[in-house]
Amino acid sequence: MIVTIDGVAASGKSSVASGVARALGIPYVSSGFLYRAATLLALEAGLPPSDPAPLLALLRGRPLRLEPLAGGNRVWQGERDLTPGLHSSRVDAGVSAVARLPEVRAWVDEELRALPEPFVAEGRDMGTNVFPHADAKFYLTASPRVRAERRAQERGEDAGTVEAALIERDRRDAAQSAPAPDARVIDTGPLTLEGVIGAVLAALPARTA
Ligand SMILES: Nc1ncnc2c1ncn2[C@@H]1O[C@H](COP(=O)(O)OP(=O)(O)OP(=O)(O)O)[C@@H](O)[C@H]1O
Ligand SMILES: Nc1ccn([C@@H]2O[C@H](COP(=O)(O)O)[C@@H](O)[C@H]2O)c(=O)n1
Repeated sequence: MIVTIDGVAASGKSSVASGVARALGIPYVSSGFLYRAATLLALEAGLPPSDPAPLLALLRGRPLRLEPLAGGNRVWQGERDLTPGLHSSRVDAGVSAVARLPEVRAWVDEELRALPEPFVAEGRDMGTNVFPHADAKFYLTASPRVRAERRAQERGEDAGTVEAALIERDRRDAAQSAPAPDARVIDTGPLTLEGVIGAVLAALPARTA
C-alpha cells in the first residue's frame, strides 16, 4: 500500500506525511532527502551543478541509504549520517539545479521504487511519476506568505526573505511539481497541521485506513 503526498515547498508535506504514517503505523518516505543528500555531497565535493557524470559516479561509488522511519527519515553514506546537513539554506539554494538533472531523478526514482511497502511517500512527483498507481494521492498547497511564515518560525529566519526563496524554489521546481489528475488537492492555509492530517486520514479509501 502506498499513499503519496506531493506539494510545493514548505506546504507541510513532511509534517503531514509523518502524522499520517504514524496514524497508520507505517513509515514515511521523504524523497526530498535524497535530492538534498545528493546536493550536499555535490557541494562538499565542489562538483559542477550542471554535469551529472561526476555526481552519479560519487553516488554509485559510495551508495546512499534512505532510512524511512515513522518519526522521520535519515540518509546514510556508509556510517556517515548526512541528515543533519540536509535542511540548510545553502542546500535549499542548490537542490533545484541538482534535481533538474534527469540522471539524478532516475537515481532517486530507482532508490524509492526499491523500498518495501507499505509507506507514505512525500515529495513533488510521487503521485505523477514515481508511484502513479498509489492507493491514495494528495497534493498540498498554501499561499507563499503562509508557507513563508511557517518556515520562518521553524528556522528563526526573516519571513520576507524566506518567502522570496520559496517562490524562487517553486519556480525552479515547477516542471516536476504538478498535482496528479487523481490527487486530492488540500489548501493547508486555513487548517492546522492536525487538521490537514485528519483530512488526509478521512479521505483514505477504506482498505488503507
Ligand atoms: N497546516 C499547518 N499549520 C501550521 N503549520 C504547519 C502546517 N503544516 C506544516 N506546518 C509547519 O510548516 C513548516 C514546514 O512544514 P514541512 O517541513 O512539513 O513542509 P515541507 O513541504 O515538507 O517543506 P519542504 O518542501 O521544504 O521539505 C513546519 O514547521 C511545519 O510544522
Ligand atoms: N519528489 C521530489 C522531491 C524533491 N525534489 C527536489 O528536492 C528539493 C527538496 O525537496 P523538499 O521536499 O525536501 O523541499 C525540492 O525543492 C526539489 O528541487 C524533487 O525535484 N522531486
